[in-house]
Amino acid sequence: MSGLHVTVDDGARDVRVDVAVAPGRTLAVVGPNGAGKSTLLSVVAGLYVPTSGRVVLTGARGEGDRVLTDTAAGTLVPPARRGVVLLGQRPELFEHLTVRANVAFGPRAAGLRRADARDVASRWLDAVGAQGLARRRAQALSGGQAQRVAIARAFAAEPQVVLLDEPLAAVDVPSVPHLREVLRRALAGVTALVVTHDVADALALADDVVVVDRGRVVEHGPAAEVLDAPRSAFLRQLPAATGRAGILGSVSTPGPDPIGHTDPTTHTGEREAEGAEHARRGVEEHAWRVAAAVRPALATLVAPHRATELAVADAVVDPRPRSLAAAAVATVATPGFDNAQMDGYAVRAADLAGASATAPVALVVADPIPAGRTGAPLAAGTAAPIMTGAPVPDGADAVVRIEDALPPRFGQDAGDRVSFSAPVDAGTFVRRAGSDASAGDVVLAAGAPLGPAQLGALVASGIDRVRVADAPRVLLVSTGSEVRGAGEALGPGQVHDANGASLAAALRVVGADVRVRTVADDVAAFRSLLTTPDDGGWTPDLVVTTGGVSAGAYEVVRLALGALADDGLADAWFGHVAMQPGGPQGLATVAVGRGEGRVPLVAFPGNPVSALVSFELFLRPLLADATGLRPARRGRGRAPLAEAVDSPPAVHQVRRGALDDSGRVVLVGGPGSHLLARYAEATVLVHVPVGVAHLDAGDEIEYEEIG
Ligand SMILES: Nc1nc2c(c(=O)[nH]1)N[C@H]1C(S)=C(S)[C@@H](COP(=O)(O)OP(=O)(O)OC[C@H]3O[C@@H](n4cnc5c(N)ncnc54)[C@H](O)[C@@H]3O)O[C@H]1N2
Ligand code: MOO
Repeated sequence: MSGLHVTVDDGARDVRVDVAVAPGRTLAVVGPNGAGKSTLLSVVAGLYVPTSGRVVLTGARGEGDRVLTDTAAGTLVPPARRGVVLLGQRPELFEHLTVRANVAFGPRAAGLRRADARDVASRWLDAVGAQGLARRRAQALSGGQAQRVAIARAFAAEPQVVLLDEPLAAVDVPSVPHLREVLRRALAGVTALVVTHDVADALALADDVVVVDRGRVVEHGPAAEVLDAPRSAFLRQLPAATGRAGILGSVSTPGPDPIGHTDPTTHTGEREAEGAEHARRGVEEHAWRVAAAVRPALATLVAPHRATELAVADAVVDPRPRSLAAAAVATVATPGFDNAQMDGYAVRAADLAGASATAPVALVVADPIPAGRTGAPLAAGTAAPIMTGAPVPDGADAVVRIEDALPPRFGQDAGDRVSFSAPVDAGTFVRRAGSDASAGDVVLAAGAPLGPAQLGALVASGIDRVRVADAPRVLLVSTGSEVRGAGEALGPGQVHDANGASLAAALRVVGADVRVRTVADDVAAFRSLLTTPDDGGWTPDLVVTTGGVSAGAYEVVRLALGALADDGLADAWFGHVAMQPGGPQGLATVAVGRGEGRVPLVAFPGNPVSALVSFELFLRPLLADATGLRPARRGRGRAPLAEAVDSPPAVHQVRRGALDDSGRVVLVGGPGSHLLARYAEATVLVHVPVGVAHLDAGDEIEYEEIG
């Protein structure tokens, strides 16, 4: 993997930029039209030679630099040999080839054998959700399908650098969120330059951002920082300039900190009535802000004072999601000795060198070797019956399967004869000592999840204790004076604490250490819950609340965080996210108990479906990454709808559904955010993106598995 360094000084187009991308990072180049972004890409791709400039692939780990363009030295490597692929707005596939052949083209050109190239193509088609299209001709694809295939083709070629030129600009609106996610995953660890006018793409895809305006770099830095505290005129006027506001809901002006508490809707709620509609935050933006607030807290779980030692045997008895805080090193080799891969005869290959069907070689049967025993050294001219897993005796160097011996069954006595009608290569059906891992090998790297295969590998390698990341401590607070504990008798207007149950369970499934509290609509009580040290020094890494965030008169979470913010003990944002259910949301960092520093607080709405859907969208992926839950992401797919669906186009609607016998998506229950019993029957969440008002039966829709 190379990095990239580009310098361009071009009089004709008045572009003067110097841009570097570190190996494995993605740099977004944003700026107004005509700013010089496309010139930059054309220069890197080798399609435009500037008056003066250099393009260098900077070597990683000891490889040298590779100069692609150097106007002073007269160097210009042709586009096809630069190790750079360009993914533009339009897919530009080979129309007459099948989808698979299109994607396999790059790997074939790089010298892979046909079968291997097909494997690579299949993997990438899977990754972009286009496996079903493999046999179609490219000319038969819709625009969105073709762009998906073009993404697979670009990455399958394993280029040194990927260039993306407005990769989502020409895609039909409903496909954008899915394709953006596909791109985001594909870009992990890849050196890439993304040119976009869309801040949502930059936020989702890039590690770093440069802003180019009138041919000059006017701003440069990590994406989160630049987009959060923009200095350039271009970024500051972004809400107006965001071409795709409809996808995310309007992207609010990035505030000066990750939680965005200077958004138009603040904890005071003052501007909400007048500005609620256009102040809606996009789902992706909120997800990103929650991640920015929560990830640093979760990162401490592997710190020396938090990581703990765990007996592997205990993890086997209680296999909850966990990840390693330190690498695990094998104390014994696996296998520990050369052993038979098949039931058969241990032989000396040299004894069978002359064997053939017409002239079989007969050997004397030696004593049998069952698994768990070491046989005597094998004498020349003899064959020892051996069972799968038994140590291959000294002197023997191959195993012949019992099916290939004459007679083809066990039961011969020692001293009888057994014949072989073919020679055998030394090493055949012998599993070599250490072929899985040698003593001293790292069996599992730091960060590895501790799932079934990993626990088995640890035991096999003689490792009985490991260092694991601590479980994230989550304080879950159900708010509402009407909320009663599970099983309690209900008075008029009261409800049972469904959120305390569903969210506590959801948090524990992902491996969190959860404490659940309920608190009435009482600001002082809520404050004291956060600020009074209790629970024997147990300080949460994360606080999750439900209820008390919308526009009512007793919004305890919003009011308490507002008061804490006024006292300098919190930063808080409350407002609307362009989703349904789960519109009203809050995000804060707050001083908790005796803990040093601030703890992230994620406030979900009280309606039970809203709270659980919000958890699925905003917290589950973050916690899964931290705890080692596998799979870390729910399975996603696209399938035709069994029925028509209507959705408010201004919001991303999340419906509950199930797949019917013919693989179509059936909706379960209506859109109402109190329909938890119906949610309980669902097996998928169904995503109706922003901008979609109606879909017909048969139209494709994205779903996400939940059960
Ligand atoms: N005038 C407006 N009213 C509402 C708006 C709005 O924008 N303007 N948004 C609506 C939406 S959408 C939602 S969602 C809710 C969110 O309200 P809160 O988060 O403040 O939640 P509460 O009012 O406390 O409760 C809502 C609902 O959920 C029930 N609930 C609360 N906690 C639990 C629990 N632990 N277990 C089970 N059920 C719970 C509660 O009894 C209410 O029925 O606001 C809308 N209103
Ligand atoms: O957005 Mo609320 O969560 O529908 O009921």
